[in-house]
Amino acid sequence: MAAPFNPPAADLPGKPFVEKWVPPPTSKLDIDWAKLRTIELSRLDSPDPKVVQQLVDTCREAIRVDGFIFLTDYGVSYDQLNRQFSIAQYLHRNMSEEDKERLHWNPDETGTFAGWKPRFGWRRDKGAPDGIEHFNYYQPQFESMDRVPTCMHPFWDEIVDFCNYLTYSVNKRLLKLLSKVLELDDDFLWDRVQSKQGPVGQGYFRQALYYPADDDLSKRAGGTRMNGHCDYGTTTMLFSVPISSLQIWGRDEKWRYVPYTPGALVINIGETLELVSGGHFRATRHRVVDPPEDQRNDERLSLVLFQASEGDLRMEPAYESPLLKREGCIDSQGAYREFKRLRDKGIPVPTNRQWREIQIADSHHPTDAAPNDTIVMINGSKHIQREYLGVKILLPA
Ligand SMILES: O=C(O)CCC(=O)C(=O)O
Ligand SMILES: [Fe+2]
Repeated sequence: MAAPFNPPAADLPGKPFVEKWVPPPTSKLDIDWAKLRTIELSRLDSPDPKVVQQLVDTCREAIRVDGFIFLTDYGVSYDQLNRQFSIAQYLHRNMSEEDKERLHWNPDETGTFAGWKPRFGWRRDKGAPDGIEHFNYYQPQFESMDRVPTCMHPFWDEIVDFCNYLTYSVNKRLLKLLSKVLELDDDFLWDRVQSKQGPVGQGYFRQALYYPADDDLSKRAGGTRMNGHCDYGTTTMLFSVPISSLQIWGRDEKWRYVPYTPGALVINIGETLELVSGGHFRATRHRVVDPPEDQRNDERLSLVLFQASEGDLRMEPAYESPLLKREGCIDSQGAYREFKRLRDKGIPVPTNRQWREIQIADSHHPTDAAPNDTIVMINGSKHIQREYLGVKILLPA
C-alpha cells in the first residue's frame, strides 16, 4: 500500500498565520459538463488482480477517448490539499514588489516559465493586461532559496514535500498504471521517459491566480483566458477547483467545462505519452475561458504540477508494447501524426527539451496584440496552425 502524504506540520514555530482558503461556491447553472472517468489510484495496490485489471481497463478507455482523467484516493487528503491552496493564496496576497521584480520571469529567452508572471501577457516585457499571475517553481528554484519568493520561505518544507509526493508517489503510480495499459513492465514509463531530478524533474509547480476579466479584457480576449493547446510533458496534474474555467475539446468537436470534483486531481495526458504510446493515448486539447455567468466575478486560484519527460530524449513509439504490436499505431491526431511524418522522411524529431522550450518561448495568447497565427477552418470551426522545428500543429482556436 502506498504511504499517504504526511507533510511537515503547518504550526511549526516561525510559520506565520495563514488565512484559510475558502473554496468559492460552484456554478448553479445547468451546464453540459465534460464527462470524465474516475480512477481511484489506491486500487492499483489491491492484492486482487481482478481489481487491478478493472482499473487498467477503465484507464485505457479514459486515455483513448478523453485524454483526461479524474484521479481520486491518491494519498493527499482534502484538508492537506486546502492547506496548499491557502499557501498559494498567501503568496498572491503577500509577495513583495521587490521579489516580483527580482524574480520576474523570462520565457522568451529561457524557454521556461520559471519565476513570477505578472498580469501582462506571456513575454518578459510588459504586454496587454490578461489578469493572470503566477509563480512557477522549476529545478533552479528547488536548488536555491534565493530564487524563491521570501514570503514562501516559511512554508518551503511543505511545498517541497508536496511536490515530492506528487512526483515520486502519485505520478510514479500513475505511470505504472499507464505502463500496464501499454502491457509493458510496470516501471517502463517511469524509468525510460519521466524526468526525475529533485521535486519536479524538468517540469514545474505553479501557483496561479486568475483575476476576473473586466469589460476591457473580455472585449479584447473574447472570453478566452488561455488558447486551446496540448501540454507537452508526461502528465499534467491539475487540482480540481470550484471556479469552472478549464474546458476540454471533445471527440464531437465541442468545448466542455470540466466539472468540480472536490479533492480530485484532473490528470491530462501530455504529448510525450501520446508519442510513446503510438497515438493510443490522447494529448487532449484544452483551454481556459471565463467561468459560467454566476462565477464571473470570482477569483480563480489554480495549482498545477507539470510533469516532464527527460529533455534529451527524442520520442519514439514503444514498439515493444504488445498493445502496439497487436493494434499498430493510431495516427489520427496531433503530435504523434506529425512526428511520424518527420520520421517517415528521415528527419530527426525534436528532443523533448527542444519541443517544450520552443513552445514556451513562442506561445501565443488571446491578448497578444498582433497574433501572427495562421487560421484555418476545419468542418466549420476555427483552428490555429503553427509549425515548430518542422512539426505542424493544428489547434482549435
Ligand atoms: O489553469 C488551468 O486550469 C489550466 C492551465 C493550463 O492548461 C496550462 O497552463 O497548460
Ligand atoms: Fe495546459
